[in-house]
This record gives sequence, structure tokens and C-alpha cells, in this order.
Amino acid sequence: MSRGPGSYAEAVAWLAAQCRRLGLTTKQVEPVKGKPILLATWAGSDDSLPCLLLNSHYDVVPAMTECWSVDPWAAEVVDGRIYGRGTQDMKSVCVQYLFAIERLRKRGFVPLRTIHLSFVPDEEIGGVEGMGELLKTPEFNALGEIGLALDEGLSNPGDAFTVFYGERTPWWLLVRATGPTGHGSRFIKNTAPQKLLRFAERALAFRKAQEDSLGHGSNGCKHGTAKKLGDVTTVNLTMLRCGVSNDNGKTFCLNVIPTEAEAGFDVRITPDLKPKDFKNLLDQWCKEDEGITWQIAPWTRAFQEHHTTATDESNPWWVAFRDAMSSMSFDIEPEVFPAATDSRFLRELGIPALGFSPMRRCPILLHEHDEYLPVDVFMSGIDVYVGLIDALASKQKLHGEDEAGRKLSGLLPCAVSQIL
Ligand SMILES: CSCC[C@H](NC(C)=O)C(=O)O
Ligand SMILES: [Zn+2]
Ligand SMILES: [Zn+2]
Repeated sequence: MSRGPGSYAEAVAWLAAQCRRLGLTTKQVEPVKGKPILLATWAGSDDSLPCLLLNSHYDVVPAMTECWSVDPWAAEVVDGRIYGRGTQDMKSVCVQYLFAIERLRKRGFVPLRTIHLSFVPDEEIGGVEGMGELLKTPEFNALGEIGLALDEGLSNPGDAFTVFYGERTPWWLLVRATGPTGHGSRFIKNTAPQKLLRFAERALAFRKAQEDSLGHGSNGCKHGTAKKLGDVTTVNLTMLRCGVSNDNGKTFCLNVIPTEAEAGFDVRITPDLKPKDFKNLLDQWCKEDEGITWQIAPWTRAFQEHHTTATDESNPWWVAFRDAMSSMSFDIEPEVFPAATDSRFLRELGIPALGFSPMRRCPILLHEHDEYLPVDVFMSGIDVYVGLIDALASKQKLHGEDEAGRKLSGLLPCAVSQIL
């Protein structure tokens, strides 16, 4: 597979060949030109039952080769570790699904429920033209009712596996202030940069309070544990822009007060905070000054609701997942994913989705230099999927699935909360 941009088609061709070798039926869809999606299917014996969807993204973030101690594209094994970009995020999962299916087929396993696999591009750049578009296609619709989707998670450095039932909603903000100009030597009031800095101070005070609450709140937290990153809201100042320049930003007239100043913020709203309430906070911070406004960065999409997958007895798929892991003697730790994954598109449609990569006893190395996965973690991850797929695809009709195999509206596997 070649490296760098332009290898989407090669990646899909390779994955499609592997799927066909395993006897899966495959279909390629390309809702956005140059961004192919692979769908593969192992038909179940009862096509009236909702299916299992195993999702993975085949794109990866770039690697700064000069900062790696090995070639990030060679999958070299050094000291029992597979090094390479995507070993954790999430090429390993793409192929672990396939190895697990190969093993199950060799064993003569026949799934009761149909198993679909989706291999999508673009997750690393927002997923809008990958999973986002896939869900609008007739081919996705033709897959039938999805009972449960599995998607990526994160490694757990301890002995348990982490399972993500939701994620923080990303809001990317632009804040713009305007004010008077004047000579840089004077006490000019309410300048654009001053207003912007006051806004930033309010935002950063909120950030500090959120950071201080990390590690606390064992009573308030959904799973009775101390607050983790996914349970608080982060606000990070990621862009600052102002100044009067005569030469397109090479040098600045530092003695002239600029009339405009702009800042960009990466905000991640925890499911415990209503997006509507965060919006009110932003409005309030802006109201404290004249001439300052905020907007969602127009090239991004801000979800206005949180969608989480229920992790209690009301969701039979959660129970099935939990019990399957427990029967393999694995502990699981349910959490909110601190960043964004393709699961948010699935949950938005009401499809229960769990973020799970079978990686434990290993540091979280996604997007880092020298990303690796120990060989034994990779191999045992295949065993985990064999057990999970066997258990989940063998589930008889679950509580809440009606005669036609459809979910009853009373079943709430995917809780929608906090409507703006
Ligand atoms: C909003 S799309 C960007 C997706 C990216 N996901 C990860 C896992 O890094 C992020 O959260 O920034
Ligand atoms: Zn990923
Ligand atoms: Zn990633």
C-alpha cells in the first residue's frame, strides 16, 4: 500500500480482496468522489433479526517520519511491539475483525444475525464525507436494521477494557471582537484585543474549574467513578489573530491599535452539560462587552444534542456486550470518549454504538510518534473479537425487538439528551 495522500482506493482494494477471500460479499460505495467506502456482509441465518455492524476507519493521521525511531509505514516488530501509524488507531481493528471472522468461519460458526463490516475514510478529518455520507446512501439503508454497532475505542493501560458509550460533542468556535483604533502609545479603552482577551479569560476560568473537577465527583458520575476527561468540558484557545500589517503578515505596525481581533477555540462538551447551557454561557461572556460575537466555525458542524448509548438493563445490547465480556472473564470500564469518532453519526440516527478496541495493558498512543501495539495484545484482541462476535451474532430475539425484528419505540438503547 503506498503512503501519503491518494491511497484510499488501494486501501479499499486490499480490504475488499481480504473480505472476498473470507467469503464475505462486498460492495463499494463512493458518495463522495475519491472517498470509497467498503461494505462487507456475512449473512445470518435469520434475516429478520437486526444486524451487527463492525465499523472501522481505514484512514490514519500523518506521521512525522523524522520523529519516529522506525519507519511508521513498515509495521516493523521490535521487542515484541508492532510499530506503525495506525497500529492503535485503527488499522489493527480493521484486520482483527477479519482474522476473527476467518477463525469463526473455519470453526464452522454460522451467525444467527447478519454481520456487516464497514470500512470508512476521513474519520481523522471529521468523518462528514465518510461515515456522515455513508449513512445517507441507499446501500446503507439496504443493510437493514442495525441492532448494535462496534467502533473504535482507546487502549486501557490497566487490566480492564475501556468501552465508550458516548463522546463529548466538539464545538469549534470563532470569536470576533471589534473596537476603536488609535495610537499604540495611548490609553485607548475597550480595544478589540482587550475585549477578546477578557472573553478568553472568562473561557479559561471556566476551563480551570472544569480541570479542577477532574478526579472528583464520584457521586455525581454516571458509573460511580471519579471524573475523567470525558466527564468534563474542555475549552482550548487554539487560534489568535489580529494586528495591522502592511505586508500580508510579514511585519506589523505595532503602534496601531487593530480594530478587529479573532480567536478560535476547540470546545468539547461533556454529555453532562447541555449544549444549550454552554451556548448561554458563551452569550453571557459576550454580553459583558460591546462588540464581541461568537459563531461556530462555518466549515464545521456542531451537534446540538448529545447522543449516548444506554449502559443499563434498558439496553439489551449493552447487557449482551457486558455479559459476553464477563463470560470471557474481562472487566470493562464504561467511559465517555474524550474526542470525536464516527460513532456520533451512528448514535445520532438512534443506532446503539459502543467504542471498543480490544487493547489493554498498553499506553494510549493514538496520533503519537512511535505508535505501537504489542504483538500479544494484537493477537489476544482477535480472541476477544471471536468471543464477542460469536456471542453478539448468536443473540436470539432480544427484549424490545418485535416480531419483524424491528426495535420497538419503547426501547431506549440510544438516549438522546439535551436538545438545544
Ligand atoms: C470533529 S472531527 C475530528 C475527529 C478527531 N477525533 C479523534 C479521535 O482525534 C477529534 O476529536 O478531533
Ligand atoms: Zn481513530
Ligand atoms: Zn485518530
